[in-house]
Parts: sequence; structure tokens; C-alpha cells
Amino acid sequence: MRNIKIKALQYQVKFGDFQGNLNKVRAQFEHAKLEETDVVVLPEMWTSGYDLENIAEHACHDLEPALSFIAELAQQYDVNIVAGSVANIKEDPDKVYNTAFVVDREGTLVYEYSKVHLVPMLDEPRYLAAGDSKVETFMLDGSRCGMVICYDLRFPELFRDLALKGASIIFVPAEWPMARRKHWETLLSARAIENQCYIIGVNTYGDIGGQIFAGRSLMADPWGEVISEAKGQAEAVVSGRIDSQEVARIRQAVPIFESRRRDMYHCL
Ligand SMILES: O=C(O)CCC(=O)C(=O)O
Repeated sequence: MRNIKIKALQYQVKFGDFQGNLNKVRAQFEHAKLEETDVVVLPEMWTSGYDLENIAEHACHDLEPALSFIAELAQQYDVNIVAGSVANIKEDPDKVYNTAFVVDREGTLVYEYSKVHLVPMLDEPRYLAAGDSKVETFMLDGSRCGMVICYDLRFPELFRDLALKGASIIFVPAEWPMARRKHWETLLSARAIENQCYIIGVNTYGDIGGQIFAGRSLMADPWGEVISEAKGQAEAVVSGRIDSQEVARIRQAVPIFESRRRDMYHCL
């Protein structure tokens, strides 16, 4: 296991403009100075935004063509990419999922996950199908990682599941509205503290299709300190270094995983 340098790309996703969003991501990669970078992270629904009324039109099929596009970028820049999420159709043409995926430096798909908690406040359950696979971990450059999507941040059980499966870094791609910005910042830090792992939250910002999104992408360390953040409503590259020893150090200093009383809880 070695230290990992991560860059989260905060930019404004274009509403309902698939090709425009691919162009936008390519431009973000060009400007982000990725020479020393190991992992690049994108936000939620980065190919379409929340254009839910037309979501089937924007949807990928088994992640294509977004997967090929991201795989090519991964090879070109020699980076792993936590590619946020896209609207995605699998076997059933009537079901559109909110699916996040991860590609390694060789351009190989290493993990995909469809959001299991759909957001009532954004009317997601009316337009999208909920994923039904349990979260799993995946390896990036020797570190065990996990990933959930946006509203999933409100469900500590999911993070604890990933931490118990050995994740020391958990990515949270999001399109988190301004109206609940405080929850975003607080819960990212809380999940880092309670699971003693790195949490990487990447959000979009500004008015996208009539909704205002909060920005404030941030990285929290296993002590809950914010090690890097986007201050305002603007494009930002949020950069941070993951210290591979830090998770073990914090878990030794405050041994919550040893103090747990599993006989006292109904969950996990
Ligand atoms: O939980 C929230 O307040 C925001 C969730 C959300 O916007 C999303 O999951 O896309």
C-alpha cells in the first residue's frame, strides 16, 4: 500500500447535454495538471444532470458510451478514474439506474454500483430504478476503496458495511443541492470520524436545470479534518494525499472497531 494522490473535479454539469458533458470532462482533464495524480473523481449524473423527464434518452446502455470515453482518458492520462455516475440501462429497457463506475489506469472497469437509495426530494423514485446489489470494495493502487452516491451519505449503515469490508477510502460522487449544504459538509466529516477512513466528496455547483447545487467538494481524513475543499460556487480541482498509514494509526489511537458491541445492535 502506498500514498495516493487524488483530484476531485468540481465543475458545472450541463443539463441534458450528453456530448457537451463529455467535452466538459475532457476540458477538465486538460486543465487539471494530472502528471502526479493517481485518482481522478467526477460527480454524480455527469452526462445529463437531473434531466429526469428525458432520462431514458440520455441513458447509457451497460455504461456505454461513457465507459469507453472514460477508459480512453484513463489510459491517456495514466490515472485511475472514479467516474461518478451516469444514467444507465441494463437488461430491462424500462429501467434506468443511477450507476457509478471505476476504471483503472489500463482502462479496465474495476467496479460499478447503482444507487440503492433514491432521493424523494428530487423525484428520483418516479424516474429511476433503485440498485439492488450490496456495496463491495475495490482496489486502487493497493488501497481498498468503497463508493456510494449522494443521498446514500445519509445512511451510516452503508459506510459501516464498507469500513467492515476493509475500505480505507470511500468516494461520494454527488449532485447535492444548496438547500441542504450544511448536511453535506457535516455528514462527510461524520462518516470519516465514525468509520476512521478517508471520505472524498465531489459535488457539482450552481443552477442546473432550475436546481441550485452546493459545490463544497471536500476530502476528510480519518480524524475528520478537512484536508482539501472547494470554497465557493466555482470550478475547482480539490487535491489531497492519502497517507496509507493514517487509518491504522487512528484506529489504534481510538479503537472503536474493537469496542463495538455487536450483540447490542440490530444492524451490522
Ligand atoms: O440528501 C440530500 O439532501 C441530497 C441528495 C441528492 O441530491 C442526490 O442523491 O442526488
